[in-house]
Amino acid sequence: MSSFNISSSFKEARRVAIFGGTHGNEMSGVTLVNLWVKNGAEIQRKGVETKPFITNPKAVEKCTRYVDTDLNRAFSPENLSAPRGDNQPYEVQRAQEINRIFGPKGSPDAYDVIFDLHNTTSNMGCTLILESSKDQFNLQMMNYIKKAISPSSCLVLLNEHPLLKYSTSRSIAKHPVGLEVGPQPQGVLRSNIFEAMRVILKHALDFIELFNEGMEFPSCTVEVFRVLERIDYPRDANGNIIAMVHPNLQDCDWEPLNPGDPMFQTFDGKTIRFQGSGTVYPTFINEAAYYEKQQAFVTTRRESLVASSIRKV
Ligand SMILES: CC(=O)N[C@@H](CC(=O)O)C(=O)O
Ligand SMILES: [Zn+2]
Repeated sequence: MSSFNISSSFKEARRVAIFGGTHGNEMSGVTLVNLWVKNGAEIQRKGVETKPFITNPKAVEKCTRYVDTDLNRAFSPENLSAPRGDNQPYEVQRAQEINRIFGPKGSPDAYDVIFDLHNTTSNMGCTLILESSKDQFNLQMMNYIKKAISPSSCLVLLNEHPLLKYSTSRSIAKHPVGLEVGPQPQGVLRSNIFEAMRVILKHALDFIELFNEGMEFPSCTVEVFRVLERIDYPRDANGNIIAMVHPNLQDCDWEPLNPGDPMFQTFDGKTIRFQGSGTVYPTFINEAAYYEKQQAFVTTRRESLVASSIRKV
């Protein structure tokens, strides 16, 4: 048996959801989903039921990331199995509701694919976020989208880190896909970011339609950036930030950062350098929402993953 002949089969992807407003101040996803709720012609594909859905309507109304707690961290087994009740934080109640509609997480009844639309204040461009390196269907979708949008580019962030992985809204689907586009300030719409997100979604839905029609996708390799480590801002004993992202690093998401390279700049102008043991690729650099999470940026490593050929059963 040659490893080159390994092939995976999946059932058709009949049920697809597009989530917007998981964070209520990330305006591209909120606006696109609201648009598609009114008129879904653009997201309809043959043989697919695509449901656009605002996941955190209270946060959207207030134009804030969340009301009580981060919805995109709330889909843990503990939260989802907690007894139903009004004493739970709003987002935990909402996670249970969403899990009833689009899940249950881990069950055969769960939606096939969920796209969750996000914006970042970081200069990340178009980024697709995966939660598993083993999901051949998603890897093939990434390869398809990358080819389809060329010469524009879109990168794949893989978060399989045992400690840094979190319980996302999309994680209730069989094939969870995050879409993160930036830079865009919170509460702001930028036409270039909005259109970039829209184009990625178009190709993603095209892929699902082709797959359902029986097209075979041959084995391929996909370049991904695997989450390695969270780097916090330098802080004093009271936890107050004492340095900013260094100008050489600011906006340089996905560019190599080598040991000894400038990383932070203190308020009195001192440079703090990267102390790692090898080259990493930083991303989510200076993301506004991550100050509360003690994260200035995340480091990643570049990897090539082999996706087996896939075809529907
Ligand atoms: C800026 C932002 O909200 N990013 C998302 C990334 C993701 O969807 O995995 C989050 O932290 O939930
Ligand atoms: Zn977000």
